[in-house]
Amino acid sequence: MRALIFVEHSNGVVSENAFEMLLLAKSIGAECHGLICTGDAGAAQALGTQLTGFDAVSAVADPTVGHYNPEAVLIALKAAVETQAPDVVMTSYSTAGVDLAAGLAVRSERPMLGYVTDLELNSGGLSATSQVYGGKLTAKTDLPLPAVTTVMPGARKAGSLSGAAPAVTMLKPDLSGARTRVREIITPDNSSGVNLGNADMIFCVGRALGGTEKLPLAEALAAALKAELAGSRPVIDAGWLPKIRQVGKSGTKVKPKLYLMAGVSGAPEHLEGMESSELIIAINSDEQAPIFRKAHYGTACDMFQLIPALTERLNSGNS
Ligand SMILES: Cc1cc2nc3c(=O)[nH]c(=O)nc-3n(C[C@H](O)[C@H](O)[C@H](O)COP(=O)(O)OP(=O)(O)OC[C@H]3O[C@@H](n4cnc5c(N)ncnc54)[C@H](O)[C@@H]3O)c2cc1C
Repeated sequence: MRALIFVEHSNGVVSENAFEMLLLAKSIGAECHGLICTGDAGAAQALGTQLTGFDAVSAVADPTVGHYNPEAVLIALKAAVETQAPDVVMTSYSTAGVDLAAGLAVRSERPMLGYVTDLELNSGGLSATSQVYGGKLTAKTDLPLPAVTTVMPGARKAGSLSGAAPAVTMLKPDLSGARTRVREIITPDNSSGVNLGNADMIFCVGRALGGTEKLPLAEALAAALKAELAGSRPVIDAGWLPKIRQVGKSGTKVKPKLYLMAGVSGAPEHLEGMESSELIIAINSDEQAPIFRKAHYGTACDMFQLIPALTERLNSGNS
């Protein structure tokens, strides 16, 4: 059994998801190959040294894939699949991973399964556990090999693996077929000084906030806690809070000591941004809400009753 893991990275650091997928692949006894796509050979070597625990690592180092370019990276991934013939290709359930897995599945005529949280060997190939309906249901699927999977962040806790990282083998696929080029990366304006990524305490509100009329309640609790105020995507899409305050897959990934959340259901795309928080406390009126499976503590109650009461208690100094 051989697994090819697409290794995502940012600012020179390999994403934790790569190691989570590694542990998942190792749990089915797979020989694990990693693929890095980056702009130059030096960056590829530096990333390769972080891949402790992988059995082999290859890299495509070319300016065309220096910034994530789905068309070009898909060509690179397909080339790696053709050379290495993995039984299972694993990408993270991330913006890039979903793009690539779907494209690869079509081009290589392999079945693809998304939202995977666990894999086991069975007689015909793999038995995969995956999330359905935003995590409300779980499915078991027989997955014939060879196959492509996208793996949920957090499917395995990324532990430290011992041993030396393998040497990086350079691949040189013909990327000239990629028609698109990344011309410029535009980073969001952060003149407000908000930095959720570094915050120790975050109070996050979800769609249940209902509008800006109730925002002062949330701001008062955030101030009383000395926490940064954040929102789930619907809160940002509705314009109740600025984009810089969005947590999740398409927002900021955070790791505070305390992540207090109110009126957030716990969709996978939100969890992806906050599940590494040290302490997660959820307020949600629906006791079946998926967030209660992830939160360390939770209360099933109306946030509009609890938020003012908590603020008052904190401000009274009797917290
Ligand atoms: C490609 C992609 C990227 C995405 N990126 C992100 C992302 O970065 N961040 C993100 O958050 N989402 C993201 N999403 C959206 C995500 O799938 C969910 O739709 C979103 O997280 C839901 O937000 P929510 O939990 O605030 O709203 P809902 O799912 O509508 O949940 C509202 C919750 O509030 C509870 N509630 C209602 N009234 C009360 C009350 N009075 N008191 C307490 N609780 C109450 C309800 O029980 C419910 O659980 C993305 C989706 C896609 C497809």
